[in-house]
Amino acid sequence: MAHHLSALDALRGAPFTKAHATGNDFVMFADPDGTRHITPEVVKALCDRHLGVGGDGLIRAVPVRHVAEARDIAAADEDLSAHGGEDLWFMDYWNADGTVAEMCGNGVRAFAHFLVSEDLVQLEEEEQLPVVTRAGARTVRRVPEGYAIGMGIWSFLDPELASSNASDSLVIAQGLTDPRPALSISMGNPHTVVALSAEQALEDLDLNQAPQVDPVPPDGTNVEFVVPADPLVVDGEGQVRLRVHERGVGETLSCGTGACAAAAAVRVWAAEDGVDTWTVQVPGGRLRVRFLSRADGAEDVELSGPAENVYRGTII
Ligand SMILES: N[C@@H](CCC[C@H](N)C(=O)O)C(=O)O
Repeated sequence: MAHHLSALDALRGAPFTKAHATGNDFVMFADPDGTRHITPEVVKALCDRHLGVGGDGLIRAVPVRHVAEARDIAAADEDLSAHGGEDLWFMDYWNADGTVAEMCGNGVRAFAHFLVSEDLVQLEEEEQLPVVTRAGARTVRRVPEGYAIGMGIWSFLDPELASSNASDSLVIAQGLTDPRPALSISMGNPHTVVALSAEQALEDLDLNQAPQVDPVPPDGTNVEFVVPADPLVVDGEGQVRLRVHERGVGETLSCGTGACAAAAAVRVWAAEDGVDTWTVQVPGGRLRVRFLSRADGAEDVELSGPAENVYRGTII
């Protein structure tokens, strides 16, 4: 691919893969020796849909031992040390605007699929593969629809809300007539979830402009607009539809951490904490979210869905 941006000089000759997970698309690099120099300029150039490869983000797969922040994350987690430590793979995830994010749920599925298809890991049925992200350890296993990711626990972004559970902010977006109450949830990265009462309201949103959140969480936020199905629970499973405006990207066809946050928020609002399995319909497909109780009272979240490689190329 010809490119006029000198930002890409450092990656000349580097092979890449274009991948997506429910339409959330990524430029993927394998960096087994830790020699690929990724900068915000490189990310912006490659993710540009006109002048670059195009993508919502860039993911570099690099062994933990080559990245100081990944070594610190792995060293702080006894379980990780016991399961490969510095030999594990680190998902170096970047948003299209050149910022890094703590976590990307669709990204972990695309990352796992990339590692498997590049023969960088073996992942047998029933096996659990630990990987390292900026938000800490995550696990991957194969399932019939693709990959299931152990996403860690969900929490309220504002811990004061643990008892009131209603809303912590107001959101205004193009296409909404009034500011709407919203609830902010952490999935390792920040999310602000807004409920809409009708599918038409979801379709009427114009997410070309970033929604305004008041107050804005300290590190910014991804904003999910969600319509709970009516009835909400069918055969024991909750159902919601979702559109998302991602921090550092804009509207995307899917957000894995956003799907988990949206299911968590709707489950709280509807007082349906007995409903553990949720289907989240996003513009790019369907995701499955499961909540699993832990002994300490927190809940782990599992996200499953597909991931595909689309093409391979070389930076020239
Ligand atoms: N699309 C991702 C989330 C990517 C990071 C996000 N834009 C942020 O800045 O937090 C997902 O699938 O979770």
